[in-house]
Amino acid sequence: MADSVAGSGVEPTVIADRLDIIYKVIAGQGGKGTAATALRRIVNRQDRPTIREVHAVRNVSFTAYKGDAIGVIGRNGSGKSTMLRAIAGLLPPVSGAVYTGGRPSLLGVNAAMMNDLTGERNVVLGCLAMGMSPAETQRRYAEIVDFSGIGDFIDLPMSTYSTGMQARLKFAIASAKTHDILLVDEALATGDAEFRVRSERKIKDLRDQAGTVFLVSHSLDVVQETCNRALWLDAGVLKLDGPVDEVIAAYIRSTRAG
Ligand SMILES: Nc1ncnc2c1ncn2[C@@H]1O[C@H](COP(=O)(O)OP(=O)(O)OP(=O)(O)O)[C@@H](O)[C@H]1O
Repeated sequence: MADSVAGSGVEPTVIADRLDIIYKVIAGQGGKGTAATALRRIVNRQDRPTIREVHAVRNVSFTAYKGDAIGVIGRNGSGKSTMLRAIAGLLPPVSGAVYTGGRPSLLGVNAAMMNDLTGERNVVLGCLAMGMSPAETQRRYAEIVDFSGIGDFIDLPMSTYSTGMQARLKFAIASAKTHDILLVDEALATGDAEFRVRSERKIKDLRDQAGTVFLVSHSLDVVQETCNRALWLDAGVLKLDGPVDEVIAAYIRSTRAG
């Protein structure tokens, strides 16, 4: 399959080597304890609250190459977002490592935007934050707003936008730049059907521009349309890594079986 996992001779962009991520959570005390009381207990060195560990990503290894668009699929809580955050360098692994050739940009539903500012100001700030010059920002502005399909709302504060509109604007800003490694977390799922088609095309462009794209999504259609390869996570374990068709077929079989 010519369009499957990028092969030999291609430059690796992300290498995950036996990656383990564990969250440490302060467990409630018989339902009465809050985070604040637990903190007070720690500070006062009183009986320590129970720390519960959530082993979210377990011994995950893979290599991504330039030109790969990788869908990350799996059930709720299987560790997809956690893995993306680890690739972005936002979560330290408890063991193992992630090596990246290039700067990863994480585009999530929670990507930082200023809610009190207008869409317009957010576009400008977002472009500058991504390293564009003021002149380039000005040049790209109309294209970004057009792509987002926000229309007249662009003059209103982001706080007046629906979740889908916010996600569209974030995606439009982030995808205006070529990223070495673009990490997209469910941003497309909140857009409407028409926007989804446009953003799928955009992801293909980004991939053609020789970046690497990771896309976390519950929409298998979107993953199938957009990606050449998929990683299937199950309870933090990498269950399958391969061409998108094969991984999705195996995942569907397992959900039918169980
Ligand atoms: N900040 C956190 N603190 C503690 N545990 C967390 C935190 N974030 C996620 N977890 C836990 O880590 C595990 C993996 O969560 P993660 O959000 O990575 O899964 P996911 O596959 O992206 O899920 P979904 O499809 O529901 O978005 C889950 O058990 C979750 O409860």
